[in-house]
Amino acid sequence: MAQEDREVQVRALDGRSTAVRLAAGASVRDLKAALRSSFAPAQVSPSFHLFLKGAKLRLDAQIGSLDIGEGDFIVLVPFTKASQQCSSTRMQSQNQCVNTSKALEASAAADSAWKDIMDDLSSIPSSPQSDAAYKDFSTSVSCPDDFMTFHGSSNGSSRKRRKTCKEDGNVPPETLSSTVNGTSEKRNMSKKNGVFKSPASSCHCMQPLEPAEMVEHLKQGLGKEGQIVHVEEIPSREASFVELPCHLSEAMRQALNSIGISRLYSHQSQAIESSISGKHVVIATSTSSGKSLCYNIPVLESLSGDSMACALYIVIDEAHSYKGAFGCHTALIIRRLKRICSNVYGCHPTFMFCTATSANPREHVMELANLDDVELIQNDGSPCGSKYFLMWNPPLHTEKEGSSKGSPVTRRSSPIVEVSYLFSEMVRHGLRCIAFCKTRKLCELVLAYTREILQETAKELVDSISVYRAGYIAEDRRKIEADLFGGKLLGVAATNALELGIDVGHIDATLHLGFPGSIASLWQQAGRSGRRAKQSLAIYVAFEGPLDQYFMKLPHKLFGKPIEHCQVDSHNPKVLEQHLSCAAYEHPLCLQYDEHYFGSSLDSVMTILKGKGYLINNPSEPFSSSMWNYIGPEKSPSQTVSIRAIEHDKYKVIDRLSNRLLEEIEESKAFFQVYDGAVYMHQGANYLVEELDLSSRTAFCRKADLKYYTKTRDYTDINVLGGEFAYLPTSTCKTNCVKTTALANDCKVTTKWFGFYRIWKASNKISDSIELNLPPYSFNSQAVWVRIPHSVKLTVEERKLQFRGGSHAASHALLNVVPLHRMCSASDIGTECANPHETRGIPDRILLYDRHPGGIGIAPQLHECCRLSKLYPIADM
Ligand SMILES: Nc1ncnc2c1ncn2[C@@H]1O[C@H](COP(=O)(O)OP(=O)(O)OP(=O)(O)O)[C@@H](O)[C@H]1O
Repeated sequence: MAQEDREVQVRALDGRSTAVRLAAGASVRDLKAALRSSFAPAQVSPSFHLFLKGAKLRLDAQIGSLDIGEGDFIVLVPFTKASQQCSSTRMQSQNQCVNTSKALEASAAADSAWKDIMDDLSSIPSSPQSDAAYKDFSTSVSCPDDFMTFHGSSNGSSRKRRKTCKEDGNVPPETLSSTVNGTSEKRNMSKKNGVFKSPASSCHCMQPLEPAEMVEHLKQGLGKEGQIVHVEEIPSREASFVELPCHLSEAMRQALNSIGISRLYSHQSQAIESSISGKHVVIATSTSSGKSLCYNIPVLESLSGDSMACALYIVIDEAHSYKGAFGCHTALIIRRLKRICSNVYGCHPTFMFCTATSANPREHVMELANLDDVELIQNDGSPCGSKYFLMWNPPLHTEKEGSSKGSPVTRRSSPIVEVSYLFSEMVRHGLRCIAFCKTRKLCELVLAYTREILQETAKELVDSISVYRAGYIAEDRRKIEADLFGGKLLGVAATNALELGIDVGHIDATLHLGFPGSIASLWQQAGRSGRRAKQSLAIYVAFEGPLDQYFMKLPHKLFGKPIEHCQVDSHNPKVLEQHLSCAAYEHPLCLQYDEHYFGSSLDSVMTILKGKGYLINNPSEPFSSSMWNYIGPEKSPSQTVSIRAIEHDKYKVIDRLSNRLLEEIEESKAFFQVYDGAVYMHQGANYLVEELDLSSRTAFCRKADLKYYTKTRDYTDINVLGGEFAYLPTSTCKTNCVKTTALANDCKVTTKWFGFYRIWKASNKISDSIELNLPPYSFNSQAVWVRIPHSVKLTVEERKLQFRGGSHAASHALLNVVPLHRMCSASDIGTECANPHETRGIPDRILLYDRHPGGIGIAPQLHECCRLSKLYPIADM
């Protein structure tokens, strides 16, 4: 090469790369021209930016002046249109930021939010294979073929696999072989980052074990680093039987006998007797305790005794799931039903509810169905096998290179890896298992890692596990359910999509990756194992976050009496408005008769609806006895009420090679998962998103072995609606609000994506940062917040501490404790991560909002929580 020439490596997002040789004095503009004439990705997309180590290259920069080290490469990122939005990079480079110090401060908050994410993600290790292949970043990037391998791509090269263990299934002690740049390397897994298990601690035998044997096995093997911080042995329970009640018809007795039921569990008998006598009942007993018979027998008995009888099933199963906005809608639908039954048909239905345990099952269902009294049945008479409930805290490790200053840092091993090892143990030892994960992505990661582990230890079981989660098309889900039920699958990594209802046959063990959001939900999930009186096992694996660590320190908080309240608000005026239109359509409204169903605000809401042209009455009649008829524009007003706040707009994910639909992602979540260049996971496999077509809402992707994952960079602004009220100074609020400084109101949530990081799996280090041009996404929701007194801000600033970063951290702390008080998952709520470049002022506040479009009522519940807790309550919860 001539001395003044320089060769640069350029890589496209799809992994193709090229080397371009230019004079050192040539500019980036010249490089772009050269690429357009010779490099296929640049020819296909002639509009592109070039990035080096995350920074966009200026067109007039000289090639010779670029800081390109050994193994560094330039990344080519196509763009399709000029964006109105500025990326943060562009904004900074063009000095558009009005207030630099403010921006820096807020950037620090964003950075701290990013650190939170990284802390979560830092527990995500490379797979053993990729870690080996990427022991050294600079080595790895110099090997383009190792960056990724496309499945089915024209070069057809296959994935590089490290040599697997010996045929007898035993891994040679201490070492595993791996292939780096074509050379074989030996490494000691136990020394790597502290996240991998030593081969010695992960067993390789496949002897079937009972749950109790598995506990001992774990204590001596996988869990011998002190992970098992608590074992709760929940004793078996003998069945409490009663004879079939003599008042049951002969036909019913014979029918029961024919399905092998000669006696009833005590709670069944009590529920049936109360229901037949006309009492409303709520049955709060364990999973698989025979609740179906409690409601089927009274209905069938009535039908068999009277040939003219007619039964309407509205039996309310899983009653604890009727909460938030969904609960509010359901409460009003039940009121509409009761009103029609009474006012039109002259009948009064008897209600039966089945529910998971909560602190207030009786009060909850009374509010849900507007009942004055309900009998609570909670003495469980069904038999139950013993259950071992293990609390598993990943071990602490010291990392030498952990902090920026080079001093060692101590952190826990990855809970995702711990769960993956546990999952493989269960499957290998014949325990059918569900590994519950909080998010779809976690499911995919757990599946990928568990398959890697099984690949080493029991290759024949690699395909015996799968993922089950929302987003998959119905056909795929039915197949997984059938395969699990039929025994073809031994385990699934699942979201709470598998928590309720679906019968997947006998399960021996459940794993719980992090607290699922409520104790009721944890027990519901754990109840999926050990049905039919068999012994079972549940293992709760903790993340490093405060809530999980709280339970690891105080396990008795999980095993004591339920602490969570299930709440439903049947008085929300906006929801009432929608349902009063429906009620008037079903049968004219009358204040005199209907206030009992719809509450004291009935008259005012009817008047509002009249003003909007939905209702009409005769003004000359007395208000209380006047009949109000529906005259609104909709043919059937109930069709316009969305009771589940379910999103209908979805993005399709298509595998380009097979043209198969992989998933449909709700619009609000889509841009976190699919965008040009994103790494998307499906059934444990990586796909590269090659194109996101916004007009058809379709992401086209291609399977590839990737050594990195991607993470969006985004801001979420919360604009509280309600004008002046929303921004009242704290002093004014004190006079207006009862016993609390907290406020709650509707809000508009806007997320802007301005880029994404590519992060090496092996090291969790950022490879590069790439701009994104995606439209912002907005939805209306509900928020609750407390203003931070100015005096607090002054004090923080006087002490030269970061105010924005601190308030953001406080919001995250609050986010973590909310699920302890109200039944929701931490992922149901979010906190603002304000855009420092936003032109409107950002109020000093700690704010939480409902992350589901439309809101599911959590924010108003938290506001209520604050009222109960008096002053500054939300921070004290
Ligand atoms: N009295 C009884 N004697 C023997 N077996 C019974 C009795 N009652 C119910 N069973 C059996 O117990 C099993 C569980 O019953 P069922 O599915 O009704 O429970 P469940 O409480 O509704 O479950 P889930 O919590 O999943 O909703 C069934 O196989 C049923 O046949």
